Amino acid sequence: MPEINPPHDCPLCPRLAEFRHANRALYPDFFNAPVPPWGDERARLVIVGLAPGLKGANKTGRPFTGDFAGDLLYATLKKFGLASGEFEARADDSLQLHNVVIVNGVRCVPPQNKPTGPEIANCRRFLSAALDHFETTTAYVALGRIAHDTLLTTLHERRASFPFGHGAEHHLTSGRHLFDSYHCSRYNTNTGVLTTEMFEDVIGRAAAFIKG
Ligand SMILES: O=c1cc[nH]c(=O)[nH]1
Repeated sequence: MPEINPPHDCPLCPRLAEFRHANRALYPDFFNAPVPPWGDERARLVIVGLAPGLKGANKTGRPFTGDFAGDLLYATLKKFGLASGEFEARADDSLQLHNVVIVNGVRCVPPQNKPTGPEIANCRRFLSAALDHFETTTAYVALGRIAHDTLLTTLHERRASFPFGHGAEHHLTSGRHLFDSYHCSRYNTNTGVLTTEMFEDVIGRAAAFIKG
């Protein structure tokens, strides 16, 4: 059975391993390891992110936790009943996800938040194992084009058949549904590429789909 999580010292991506070692020296209190998926084991919705932020998920060990992007993501999940409790930007807060699991396409923090193509490809074995593990999935939300592309490749779906677009919905050959959103990064929200309303529209539709 393929492993869902890379080993603590995963050597597959030399650049990311080097960055991890440097960060362990610079920030010894940080998590500084591949960040595992987090959420509800019986999730119907799988949200696919990009990669941990240096001082966010890489610090706390939980996807989107401590990242600016997590503020919008978790507030929106709460709004649609997909999360409850208090989000405190630390892995031991009281936040819980309901029917949702979050997994990053790349598990290790990349320099400048930009994983390379080979790094995305290397990490796909873990995304694939995680997607297989969450058998109750009926829908995905891809946060950004990179997440969309690696998700489709991992699922052996033809990328040309399902072009990325914010708000787009795709009925995959597996029968599962894919919802696309621009990534909820600080950059996208600060520049107005993604507004709260735009994000709520996508998550709201995904929530209605998995409940329906
Ligand atoms: O894609 C992202 C962005 C921030 N934090 C994550 O865990 N993933």
